[in-house]
Amino acid sequence: MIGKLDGGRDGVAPTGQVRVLVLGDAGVGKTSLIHLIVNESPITNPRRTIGCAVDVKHLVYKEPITSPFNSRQKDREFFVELWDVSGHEQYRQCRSLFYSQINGVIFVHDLSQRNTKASLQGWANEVASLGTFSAPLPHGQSGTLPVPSLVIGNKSDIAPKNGVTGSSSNLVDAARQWVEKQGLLTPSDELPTTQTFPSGRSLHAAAKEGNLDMESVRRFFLSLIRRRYYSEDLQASSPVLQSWDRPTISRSPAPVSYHSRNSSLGEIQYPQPSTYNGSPYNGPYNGPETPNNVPWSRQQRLSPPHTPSPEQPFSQDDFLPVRTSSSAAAYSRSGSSSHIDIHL
Ligand SMILES: Nc1nc2c(ncn2[C@@H]2O[C@H](COP(=O)(O)OP(=O)(O)OP(=O)(O)O)[C@@H](O)[C@H]2O)c(=O)[nH]1
Repeated sequence: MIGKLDGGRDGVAPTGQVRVLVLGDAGVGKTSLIHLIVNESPITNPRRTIGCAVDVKHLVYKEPITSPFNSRQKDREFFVELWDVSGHEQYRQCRSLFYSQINGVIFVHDLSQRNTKASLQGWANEVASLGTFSAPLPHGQSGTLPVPSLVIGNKSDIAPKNGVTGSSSNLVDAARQWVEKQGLLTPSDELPTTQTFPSGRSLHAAAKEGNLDMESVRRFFLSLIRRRYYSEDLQASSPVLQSWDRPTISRSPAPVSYHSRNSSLGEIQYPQPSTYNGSPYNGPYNGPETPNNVPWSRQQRLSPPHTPSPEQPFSQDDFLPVRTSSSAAAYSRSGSSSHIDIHL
């Protein structure tokens, strides 16, 4: 596992990384889900998350063929960071510390407790208001989250058996339909439409048996990688974008307004659109990069080259106390004062 996460295949370091927040009320099963995604095995006794924990999933992306001179599809290695933000009230005031440079969000709710679904609007509101985003959707800056999201309903094994929560056969589909109806997603999102969970099984059951079908989640991650590193649309939509630069939605000072847990997502009043900060990235040079490490579509624009990891320099404020989990793998971000160590 260490070699797999740390160095990629054949000792080649992964090309880049995308960051995914995993959000939802306390106890809905975020840690269990992340463990399943990363380790592909169930966690027996998840501990309550303190502040935030980060796990890393290693993924291979098949780079699209963009040159007539190069007909071979190339595999690229990427990290998917999964930020497990505690849902406990005691962290409400400070959890926005973890909302930085977000590429995507997984919302998790507990099908046996309806209020956990209703409160997802508060989570969406909060992250839209206080987060900074990497590769935001060009048309998603008003009234919706500017990055793709996925909603997962959990604990169907103990949910009431009437209505959509009665079956766990297609939870991702059901959640997607619901979130689309509420206007959380923009039409261009390429989100999973196939079922994630084996028919008739909950996440918990799937976790116990270690047989969760990961395809939908994997496709979600791949769509985030594609958006961050291969999307020409994003670049075309912003005239100031150059080489690795990406627009960033800066943190809005506007206070977050929380809604009643009983209200539906249709009542969401999103904060005013966040400020668009499209200034080119002039951050520190982060070390050598060979052209082979750069997605082809962007190789021609590199000036000067730097690593494809975060587009924006990390400030001291962006650092978090990372809870280390029991399994071990180290992941570090380069940069003199910018450093995250994750021990998986
Ligand atoms: N019945 C059932 N229990 C589950 C399922 N998934 C997780 N749990 C249990 O729910 C409890 C909370 O799970 P966690 O994964 O720690 O939840 P969390 O959202 O990370 O909670 P916080 O860290 O407190 O925010 C644990 O006891 C899990 O075993 C499921 O699908 N069904």
